[in-house]
Amino acid sequence: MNSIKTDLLVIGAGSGGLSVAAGAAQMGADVTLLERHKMGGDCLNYGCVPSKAIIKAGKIAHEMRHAATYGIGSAEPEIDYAAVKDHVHGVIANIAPHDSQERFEGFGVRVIRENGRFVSEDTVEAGDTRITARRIVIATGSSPFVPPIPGLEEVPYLTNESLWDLREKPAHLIVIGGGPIGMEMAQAHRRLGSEVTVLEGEKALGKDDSELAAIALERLRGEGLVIEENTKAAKVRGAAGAIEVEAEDGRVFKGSHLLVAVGRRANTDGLDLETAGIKTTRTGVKVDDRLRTTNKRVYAIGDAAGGLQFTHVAGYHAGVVVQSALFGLPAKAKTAHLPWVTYIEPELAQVGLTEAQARKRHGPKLDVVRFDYDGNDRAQAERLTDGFVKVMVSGGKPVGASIVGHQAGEHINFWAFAIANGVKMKAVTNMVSPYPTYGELNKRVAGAYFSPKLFDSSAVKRVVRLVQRYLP
Ligand SMILES: Cc1cc2nc3c(=O)[nH]c(=O)nc-3n(C[C@H](O)[C@H](O)[C@H](O)COP(=O)(O)OP(=O)(O)OC[C@H]3O[C@@H](n4cnc5c(N)ncnc54)[C@H](O)[C@@H]3O)c2cc1C
Ligand SMILES: NC(=O)c1ccc[n+]([C@@H]2O[C@H](COP(=O)([O-])OP(=O)(O)OC[C@H]3O[C@@H](n4cnc5c(N)ncnc54)[C@H](O)[C@@H]3O)[C@@H](O)[C@H]2O)c1
Repeated sequence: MNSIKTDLLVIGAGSGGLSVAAGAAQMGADVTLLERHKMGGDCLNYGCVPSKAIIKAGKIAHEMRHAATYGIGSAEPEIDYAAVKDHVHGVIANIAPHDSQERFEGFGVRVIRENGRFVSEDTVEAGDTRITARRIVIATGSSPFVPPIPGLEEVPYLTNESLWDLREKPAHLIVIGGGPIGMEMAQAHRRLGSEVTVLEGEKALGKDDSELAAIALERLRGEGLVIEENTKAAKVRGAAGAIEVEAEDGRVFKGSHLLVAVGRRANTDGLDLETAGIKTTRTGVKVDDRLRTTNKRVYAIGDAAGGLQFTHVAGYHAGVVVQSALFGLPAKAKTAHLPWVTYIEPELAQVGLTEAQARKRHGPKLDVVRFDYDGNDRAQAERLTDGFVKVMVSGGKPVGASIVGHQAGEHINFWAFAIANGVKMKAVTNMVSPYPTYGELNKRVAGAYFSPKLFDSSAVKRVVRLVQRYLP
């Protein structure tokens, strides 16, 4: 067994672990990185990247079907599902060098392609190497949660890991779970020509503002998706090509393929965390607001920490941990400025508080201002007028923003910046937006905040009348 000593040991080379390793090594620390499977983790290989690539293919098919809206002959697209998957794997291959072992070794990181497990409070074993580290970061991510539904293990089912290897187009895809994974994959497959039935135990898109979710669900149903809410999958039976899912209420749904998308399980099994005095919770490794575990030498970040499970959150956590582990700064991980986007069409985007959360937190001090896409000339020109921007304002500052509509995910960046920096609504009105852009929506919503104060104020009217009387 080899023994090495290192300043920082990172377990897991996904979005979080790679960011820690790159940052720390480039700032002069001796860094060791363990990865037991693929460099790049879930996001690159099984998550964000392949899902956004297949969504794009579905979007092209959808646009072909609806081109007549713009005076161009619509056409039923000929869909080669296997070729779509080639496109998906091509995109992964294009991004892979960015996360590769070679690139990280170029930064000076020692990369070991082995599973890591704790053997003491400061030592981890990986293959035939024992690594003792001043600080350790658990960045082991998460895996699809497979619920104990009777019969599920006896039928072939897909998860976000196996879906990308499927080469034949599902004739009828049943999706269990109406969260972001389920809904993104459901719409993409519907647009690629599959029948799709989503079975959701509670509310589909339930983590999003319900007003936004309602608009999106109406659009999805309009595209022919069957979305059954309050429908908990209770039994599964059948065989390849003929799967049946029985709901708790006894209804039976039939399809050719089954995708299970009911949430994630943090990858903590096999790490021997108890050996190192590290406790877990129901959702992941237990951390404090500095992302320290119950062993103060060890941090946990990203999906493994069991909070918001997004690539940009893992990246943000990485920055917090680098400040703490390298410079000893008491950096804290905050959540109020973290955005998320669900990439269905129309997109749903959120940063900060939802309207319901803001009403609870800020009470009568809260103003909710909104502006609809159909008041935006660019949206009119492109006939993409479904949706709205809604901003929750307290004390003159945005405390939350919710957007549903075309490229909502792009537009939420603006509010993510504003909230992260405590920017006032007044500052938003100072901005001049180029015409005609969707970005004007953000300026107009700030205008909607000030308009009543300006146009419905008798004091303003009195001042204007007075000035007009004496103005030469
Ligand atoms: C279908 C899907 C779509 C998604 N889309 C988006 C999106 O559009 N935007 C977004 O922000 N997020 C998205 N996510 C979430 C995003 O993928 C995760 O939040 C992100 O990958 C978490 O990064 P991480 O570094 O915590 O973990 P991961 O990326 O999962 O990396 C963890 C790594 O650790 C390795 N590992 C685990 N245990 C060990 C061990 N003991 N020893 C060595 N190595 C180990 C794993 O092999 C893995 O490579 C999506 C997820 C899914 C499933
Ligand atoms: N666009 C993005 O950023 C993006 C996309 C995909 C995934 N993700 C990340 O991955 C995480 C996991 O996504 P997810 O969609 O798997 O999980 P989720 O927890 O968000 O949604 C799972 C859904 O499954 C339902 N469910 C659970 N058991 C069920 C049953 N037996 N029958 C029917 N419905 C059942 C739940 O009520 C829930 O609505 C997300 O929370 C997010 O953090 C992000």
